Amino acid sequence: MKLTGIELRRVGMPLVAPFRTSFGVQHERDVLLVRVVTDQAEGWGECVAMGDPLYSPEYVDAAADVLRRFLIPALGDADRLTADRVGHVLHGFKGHRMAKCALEAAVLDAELRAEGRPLARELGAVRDSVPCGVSVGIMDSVPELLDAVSGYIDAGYVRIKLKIEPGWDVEPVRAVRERFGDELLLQVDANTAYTLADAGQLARLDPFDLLLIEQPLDEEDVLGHAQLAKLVTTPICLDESITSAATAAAAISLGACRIVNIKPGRVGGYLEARRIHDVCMAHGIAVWCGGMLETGIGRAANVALAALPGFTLPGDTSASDRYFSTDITEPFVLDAGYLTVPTGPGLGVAPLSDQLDAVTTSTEWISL
Ligand SMILES: CC(=O)N[C@@H](Cc1ccc2ccccc2c1)C(=O)O
Ligand SMILES: [Mg+2]
Repeated sequence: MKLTGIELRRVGMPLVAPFRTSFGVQHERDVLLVRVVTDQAEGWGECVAMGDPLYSPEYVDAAADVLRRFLIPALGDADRLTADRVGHVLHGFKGHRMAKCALEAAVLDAELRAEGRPLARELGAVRDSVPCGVSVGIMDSVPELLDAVSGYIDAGYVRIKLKIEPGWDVEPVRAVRERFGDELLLQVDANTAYTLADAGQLARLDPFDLLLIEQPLDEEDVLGHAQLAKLVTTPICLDESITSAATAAAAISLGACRIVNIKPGRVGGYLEARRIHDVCMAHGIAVWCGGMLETGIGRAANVALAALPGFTLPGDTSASDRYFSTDITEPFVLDAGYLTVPTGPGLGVAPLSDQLDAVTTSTEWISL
């Protein structure tokens, strides 16, 4: 397969409602899409970096820059390029995993479309549909939170995740547990908002039978999570801390987590995401697929990944309308709490040109 050129396309998509986390409030997504054109097919990848470096060090303008100046030229210089070589070709460039993921995913999509093979089968999917959870932001009041949670339960979501931060943790969790009962699958995500000194406060969540506490401490404080794990009974799940199969193995060996949230963008691609899945399964660590408010392009790939055998907990692979009134692909619609894994070649979905053009803010063609 010969690469002939790559398009960097920026789209701006308003969120259906503001999404508040411990690191700020998001009102829209400024998304970078990568389209790889080859002599046999074209492929799409989505860069999940935010507009600002608040979730991780990456941000979308930096991703576009590193792709334009370093990553794409490196691919252009490679001969006999295949998707499983992209990570090796780009390895010399440090970090920028979300940018690398988007590029590798687009090459993989093109390769699989050319060969007529679905991404799900390539990754090792064992299910035709996946159960979906939903991430619920920090709200202005408990009544507002209960209304939002009620709406998501009515929509069919099988698991509720509440964003928490100091001052918004025990009270909202207690209110949701009391209103919706003990059967509701419930977990929390702190996005690094606490320190080890908050262990006592986090231990106050233990009576509520949560599935997990996601990333309570700083992403670089793996040892702190191991110490925290001895002070709370609720399982610790890591998100921001897990950037590769190696860091997953280290975190598991240190007892820093019992569960891992896998996000292909955070770890550099879907092939590394599968390697993390394999490492975790070998250690008996449950994994689930995290979300970065993707368009249908990233959502299609995440649903394929979430169908692998070790993904035993519902992910944040929510329906398109959790975030967008109109998606740039055919929308992903919840069916009794499940999303169907695409079966077409590659991603199995492609942008709808009218929708894509309506939200495009810039496009740039790079010849190879
Ligand atoms: C679904 C979910 O909670 N995702 C992230 C946090 C997050 C929140 C808001 C975002 C806005 C733009 C881009 C990425 C974002 C990621 C998480 O699990 O930690
Ligand atoms: Mg998280």
